[in-house]
Amino acid sequence: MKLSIIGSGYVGTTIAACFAELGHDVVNVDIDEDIVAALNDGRSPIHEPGLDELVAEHAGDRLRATTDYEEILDTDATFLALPTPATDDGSIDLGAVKAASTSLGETLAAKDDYHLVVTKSTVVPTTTEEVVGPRIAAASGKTVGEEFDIAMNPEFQREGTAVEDFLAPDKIVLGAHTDRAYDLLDDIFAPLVERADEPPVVKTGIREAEMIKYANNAFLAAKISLANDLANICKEFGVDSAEVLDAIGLDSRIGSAFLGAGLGWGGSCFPKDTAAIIAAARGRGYEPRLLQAAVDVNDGQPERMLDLLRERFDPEGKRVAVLGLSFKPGTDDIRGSRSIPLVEALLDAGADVVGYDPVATENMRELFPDIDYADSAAAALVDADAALVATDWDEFAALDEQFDEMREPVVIDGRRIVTRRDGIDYESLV
Ligand SMILES: NC(=O)C1=CN([C@@H]2O[C@H](COP(=O)(O)OP(=O)(O)OC[C@H]3O[C@@H](n4cnc5c(N)ncnc54)[C@H](O)[C@@H]3O)[C@@H](O)[C@H]2O)C=CC1
Ligand SMILES: O=C(O)[C@H]1O[C@H](OP(=O)(O)OP(=O)(O)OC[C@H]2O[C@@H](n3ccc(=O)[nH]c3=O)[C@H](O)[C@@H]2O)[C@H](O)[C@@H](O)[C@@H]1O
Repeated sequence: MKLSIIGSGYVGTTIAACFAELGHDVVNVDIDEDIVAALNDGRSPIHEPGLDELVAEHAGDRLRATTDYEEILDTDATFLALPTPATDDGSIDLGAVKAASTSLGETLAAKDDYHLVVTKSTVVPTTTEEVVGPRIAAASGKTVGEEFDIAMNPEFQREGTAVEDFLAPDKIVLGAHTDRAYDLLDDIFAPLVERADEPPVVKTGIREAEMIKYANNAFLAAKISLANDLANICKEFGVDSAEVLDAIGLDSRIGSAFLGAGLGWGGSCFPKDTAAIIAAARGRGYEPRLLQAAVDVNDGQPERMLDLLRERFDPEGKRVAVLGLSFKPGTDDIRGSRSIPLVEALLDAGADVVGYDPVATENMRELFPDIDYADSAAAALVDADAALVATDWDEFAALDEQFDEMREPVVIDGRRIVTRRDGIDYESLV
């Protein structure tokens, strides 16, 4: 089939390359010329394991990119993979979705036959029906459900395993209103369903599909926050939280995934998606207390870590190493990273901060240009008065004699990754 994808960031590039791998003919439309040039050169504009190989293999053949919306006319369906960031009050910013929907509508005005528009972006319930559809209709002069259909297909890929997650999904969710839209979606996803060994395909309404995405992320974020709440209680009683969480994870009704307690969740999606669905619920007059509590617990973890440091000394004038700057291991992405509130609070307290991350240093430097950055964890530890471990990079588990180079061997571990031993003043956050 011929597919167009508007937006070629983390999601748009991954799904474009994967759809090409599945045999579809794909064109990516993006307003960023560098991204378009990279894709047409056979290079992935983002770093994801396995993506460079797929882009290199299919670019110039079943995969191409353009800044020209006109190329959509030659395709059967368009996926919208546009950013949906949070505004200052946490609610969803639909600026890019609105602009692209209007551009798509203006383009589709010239199309003679049927077209399917699929929202891939994470959007609050009713957005596809009340924002995307009407904008395309107004700009194209066409009618939803007649000359074109709208649909919603949420994406569950994680950064760092995006290709693998897309090609071997736990489920595929297809939200639509018409048989024609479901039939086309079936054709698009048939090669994936076959390759992935028949994962469940959930056929549902459009706003249900939109909500499934938020419910999925909210549940995972809340699960981590509940693990953190329980782990904080464990700490008060001198109970080993890892043993408790490992044991409850053996209950098949609970499951062991996403019970990793520590400094909490960050990233480009859990923080913005929990904020967006909370704001949307409030907008309808419902107060989502449990979700708000999940956010509050998450916001409290960095402060608890700093308390453990303050119990030892006032950070003013002390050199503090922050080990791990990315929001999780395996990525250079620092969006929503839990290391950010740590660095901010340390700077506020007058500490001399040195950061280290295997890959995220340059991104962090843009946010905090004035702190020191070390080339290795070992270098960050030299003459430090304390080390705060913020990300669970494997290499931190191997640190040992490097701690002997610290002025004061105070190690506060936000991810339970460092091996405790005599000679280190070690304390785990949970
Ligand atoms: N990053 C992730 O791992 C996941 C993201 N999502 C959701 O997918 C959506 C997209 O997220 P990302 O790919 O991370 O965003 P991104 O910011 O990496 O990429 C968005 C792309 O859209 C382009 N763009 C913006 N306005 C445009 C317009 N008018 N016309 C054409 N292109 C335009 C930008 O240049 C950029 O390349 C969001 O709603 C996000 O919540 C869902 C699951 C996973
Ligand atoms: O909507 C999205 O963008 C994506 O958000 C998350 O994916 P991602 O943000 O890439 O990363 P995760 O692996 O889920 O980790 C998120 C955060 O939770 C933290 N985490 C994760 C697991 C855990 O047990 N404990 C924990 O603190 C990680 O350190 C990280 O800061 C979801 O897992 C994806 O399914 C979803 O598609």
